[in-house]
Amino acid sequence: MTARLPLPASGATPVRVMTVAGSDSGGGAGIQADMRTFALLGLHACVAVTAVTVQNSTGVTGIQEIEPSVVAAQMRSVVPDIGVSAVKTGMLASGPIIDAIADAAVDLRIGRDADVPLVVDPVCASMHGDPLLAADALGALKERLFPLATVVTPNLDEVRLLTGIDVVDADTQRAAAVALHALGPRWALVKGGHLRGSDVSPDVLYDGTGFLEFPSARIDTPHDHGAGDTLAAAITGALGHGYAVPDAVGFAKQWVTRGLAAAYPLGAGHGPVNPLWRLDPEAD
Ligand SMILES: Nc1ncnc2c1ncn2[C@@H]1O[C@H](COP(=O)(O)OP(=O)(O)O)[C@@H](O)[C@H]1O
Ligand SMILES: Cc1ncc(COP(=O)(O)OP(=O)(O)O)c(N)n1
Repeated sequence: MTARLPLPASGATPVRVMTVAGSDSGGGAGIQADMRTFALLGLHACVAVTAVTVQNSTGVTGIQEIEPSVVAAQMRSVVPDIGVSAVKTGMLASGPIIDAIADAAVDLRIGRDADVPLVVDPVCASMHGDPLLAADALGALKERLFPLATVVTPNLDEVRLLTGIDVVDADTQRAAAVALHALGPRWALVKGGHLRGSDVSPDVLYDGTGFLEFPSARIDTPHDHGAGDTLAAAITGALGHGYAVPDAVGFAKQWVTRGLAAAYPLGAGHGPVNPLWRLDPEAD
């Protein structure tokens, strides 16, 4: 499978998708990571901002949440007008914001049993451990958003918070996928990026019947900021093009692996995954 999606003809309206997420002032994660991936895949991306973070390559030092009604209003403005064929959520900051997004998603027919697939990346903290979701919002995430999700994409820290399972190997990764699936999403993807002792980075996808494994060689880089966002955005883009979930995950896995191989240093901390590799005329 190639790491490309079909491009629109010049002047033709591209496939449209939407990200509901926080802004990363450093440009490596959040909305900025989503927009980079969406643009380089040839998609038109709409945005509902949930929070503005004060963030650089060393961590997050401030968060300004957006009023929940304004988050939902961005969705309610864009979807009926522009039309989107897939939606992704990232940093959601608080329970009231999650409630507003879930209400809007139901009204706008976004979700696993509706018209528009929904990718829920349950962002809880930055890679430096700075909280990006209020501790009392986990319940809303599980009870309001997970049952609407086409696919959820937690990392292993998020898996621990959501299920209590400490993933250390293939068996516990599968057990976590089962526990996550029981929370209501159509598919659960347990990402293995944090299994740092392994020479592969295995992701496991589960739909209640069988497991699909997405291994990839582990890239030796400290510059992995925004990897989760980039993966989830690429899944969303592929779903927007009508891919089935397993094919969308396979596509996105290739996309993020190429981005990790091309990652660059930035600032004093961790640099970002780099979707700009797609601009290399030599790239296949
Ligand atoms: N060093 C790495 N080499 C190859 N793939 C990686 C590496 N780190 C993360 N990934 C992949 O990037 C994606 C994001 O993973 P992860 O780091 O677990 O999420 P997050 O960025 O949300 O913490 C997953 O597909 C994971 O397997
Ligand atoms: C605004 C914002 N959203 C999400 C994240 C976390 O992004 P993620 O892709 O999970 O990457 P890392 O934090 O693991 O690099 C963020 N930091 N900021």
